[in-house]
Amino acid sequence: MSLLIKGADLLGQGRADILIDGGRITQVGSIHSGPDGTQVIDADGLVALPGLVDLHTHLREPGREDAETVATGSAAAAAGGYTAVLAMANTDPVTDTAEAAEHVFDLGRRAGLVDVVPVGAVSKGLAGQELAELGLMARSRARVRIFSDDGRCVHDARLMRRALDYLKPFGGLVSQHAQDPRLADANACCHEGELSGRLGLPGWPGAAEEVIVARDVMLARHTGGRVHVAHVSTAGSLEVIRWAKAAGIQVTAEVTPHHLLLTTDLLTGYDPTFKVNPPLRPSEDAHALREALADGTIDVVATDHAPHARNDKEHAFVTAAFGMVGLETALPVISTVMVREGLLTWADVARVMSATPARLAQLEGQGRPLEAGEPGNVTLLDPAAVHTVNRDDSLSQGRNNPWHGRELTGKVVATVLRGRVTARDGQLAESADEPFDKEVSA
Ligand SMILES: NC(=O)N[C@@H](CC(=O)O)C(=O)O
Ligand SMILES: [Zn+2]
Ligand SMILES: [Zn+2]
Repeated sequence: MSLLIKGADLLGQGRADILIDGGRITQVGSIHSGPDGTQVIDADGLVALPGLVDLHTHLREPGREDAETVATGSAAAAAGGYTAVLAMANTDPVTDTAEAAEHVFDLGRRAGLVDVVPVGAVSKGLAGQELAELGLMARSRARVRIFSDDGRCVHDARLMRRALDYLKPFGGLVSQHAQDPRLADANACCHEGELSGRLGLPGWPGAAEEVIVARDVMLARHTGGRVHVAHVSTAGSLEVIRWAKAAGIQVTAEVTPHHLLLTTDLLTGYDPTFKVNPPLRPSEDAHALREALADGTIDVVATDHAPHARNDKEHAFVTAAFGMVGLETALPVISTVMVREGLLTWADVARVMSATPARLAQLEGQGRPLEAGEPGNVTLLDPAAVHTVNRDDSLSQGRNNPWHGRELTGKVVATVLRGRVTARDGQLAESADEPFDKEVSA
């Protein structure tokens, strides 16, 4: 089965047609027609991006299939323009062995909508005591390259040092949830400042993130290992990262769409939808994050898609679960907040949402430019389409959507995984039901 995408805007190269056959792009340029039976997508007015790659997704399976499954999370990812997601390890059981990693990988293959690549835990059971089976996970079929205790911080400096050392031969990296547990404990849920005092909510100071980021870049310097800062949220962390990059230390950072735009004042109504870790910060931090994404200090946009069952989220603010969904709104938010404001070009978006995350996760068949010979992973988006987000129009099981009711500009029209249309206009495409048998070697 072949696919012809007609007249898409190809990132600064002008309008072109893309022919995908056998899972790979075979031709880019002016193409009149494909082989007999070719499916044609009219992409007039649409931007073509390489399929998006999310470095930070929570899929909840195994253990909390009532909140999300690999299949429902994969569907939401496809609808959001993603062709690969990295599935965080804080499931039940935790992804801390090769078998557990292969299990998640296989569930992803079975769903067949995006490449699901497991993140391995740094410590056994996320307990922060003993290293998990890092080498076995790396050598498994799931080819784990990113390790994280996300949800918790690897706060023991000695364990962090050993993890960084151990992963060097694999080029693996530790994605750190930077939260010093003594400065911001498990109850901390509001940016510490005037508002947390007024609302009577336990404060989560920016310094609790910054001290861990500062420590970790020094450990990366000492070991020569690679540290990645998950969901960076403060201007102070950015100062440290800028310094570390200038010093040649191997550090990268990701920002979530929500931290780029949503701010602490949203907590005034005590709506747990806005409860997230790290917390929403003041507008000065959000502004600094947008600038840092624009100037390259921040390498990646990652969703931290964190669906929760209603009975975990619909609580008083202090007891509700942390996290918000994000897979289906990430590209529209980046379009609205960064591209329309002139802070990023579409080529930059391809870099921060596809090429760089694929490189960090060492995914050979993802994040590639849209050129002949490359895998047929494409996201088509209408940059001018304006829509109002409705949390019930979602393929995720999560309804904890902080963008509900907001108007965003830029809409995903189609997602293509190795030449197969997986999603169309926010719904699974019909061809997505076909058995998943196409495999393209890297
Ligand atoms: N971001 C969140 O608020 N929650 C995440 C964990 C995490 O990313 O720290 C979750 O697993 O729910
Ligand atoms: Zn986290
Ligand atoms: Zn997370």
